[in-house]
Amino acid sequence: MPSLFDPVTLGRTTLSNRIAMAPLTRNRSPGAVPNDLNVTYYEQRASAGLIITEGTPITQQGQGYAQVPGLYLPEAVEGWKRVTAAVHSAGGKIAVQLWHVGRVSHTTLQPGGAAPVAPSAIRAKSKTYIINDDGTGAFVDTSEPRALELSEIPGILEDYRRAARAAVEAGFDAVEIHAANGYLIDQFLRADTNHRTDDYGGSIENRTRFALEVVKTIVDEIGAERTGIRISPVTPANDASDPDPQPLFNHLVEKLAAYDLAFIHVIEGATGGPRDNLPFDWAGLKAAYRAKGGKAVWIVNNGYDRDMAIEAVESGHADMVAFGKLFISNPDLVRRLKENAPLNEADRNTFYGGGAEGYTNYPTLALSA
Ligand SMILES: C=C(C(=O)O)c1ccccc1
Repeated sequence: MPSLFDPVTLGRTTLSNRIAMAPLTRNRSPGAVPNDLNVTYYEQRASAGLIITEGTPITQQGQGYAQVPGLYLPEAVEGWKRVTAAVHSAGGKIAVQLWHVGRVSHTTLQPGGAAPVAPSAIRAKSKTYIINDDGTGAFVDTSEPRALELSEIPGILEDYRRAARAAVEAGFDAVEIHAANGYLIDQFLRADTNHRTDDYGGSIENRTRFALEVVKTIVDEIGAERTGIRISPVTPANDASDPDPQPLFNHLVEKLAAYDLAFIHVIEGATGGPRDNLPFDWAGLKAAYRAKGGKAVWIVNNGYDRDMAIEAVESGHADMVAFGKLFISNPDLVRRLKENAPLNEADRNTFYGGGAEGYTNYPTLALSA
């Protein structure tokens, strides 16, 4: 069986190891445009087998947090070109996470101060990050959303298509469709957030329709070999919940098997929290996908340490393991895991917003070590 430190083929790309950098929102791109500090941050972490960028809104409507980089402005595409060029020059591979937050937003972030959109007009018991007039950042309650009209869905699919095309133009090796953590696609998937009575609501078939239409739109535009998806079957993040997630997500991955995707990225348990918050058959989910012919690289995430990650790959539970917080404080995480070297602790006070402090100033191991 392969080791965590072996190469792996993802789509048409060969990754140097099976360690992924998980998407991490850092709120350090004012105006939604990637900047020099972002270039340095990602370049420092290029030894990851695959970097998956922070959530990157496909439109302003899809933005739910202040100062996150988007893929909907020409200057943002130019900024991302500098990021991908730096990561590639350092020998890395990088995918961008295409994100629409749906109801997890605030009117001050929405075009024209409008209400955020969602499958149904059900407010998330959650918070989002805005910048006050005095420049200070603050987590505030999300705004009341409005339900999307059926006629608006083709337009959002077009937004995903355009963003995927822009990602290829910006030099990304792949895109990750953000279908996790209670954001728009996840809101459609779950019965507790999707009360629609049209073809996008009710049955599991209908509630997975939007996710599969996003996948098909992006695969048709840039190819399955450059397309992945992230799901989080039992997370409570952003007030996500469903009475029976196992059949819902087994059905979703069985349908995904037809698309020959590059990767499927699974958050096991509560995002950033307990891995056993709800009962779920993770091996059963992967088996359901493989049984339908699905060949995508299977990436697992959430609370993995070095021993767990080594075991997950060697046992065949996963093909890759994604690390989030550990990549914040250890730009050279791959080397540290390979050498079983000490790990820097992350400073939670600098996770969101700010500048170089807690972003690009974490130390790497001395070369001679
Ligand atoms: C994109 C995020 C996610 O997937 O949960 C996110 C957003 C804000 C803070 C932390 C994480």
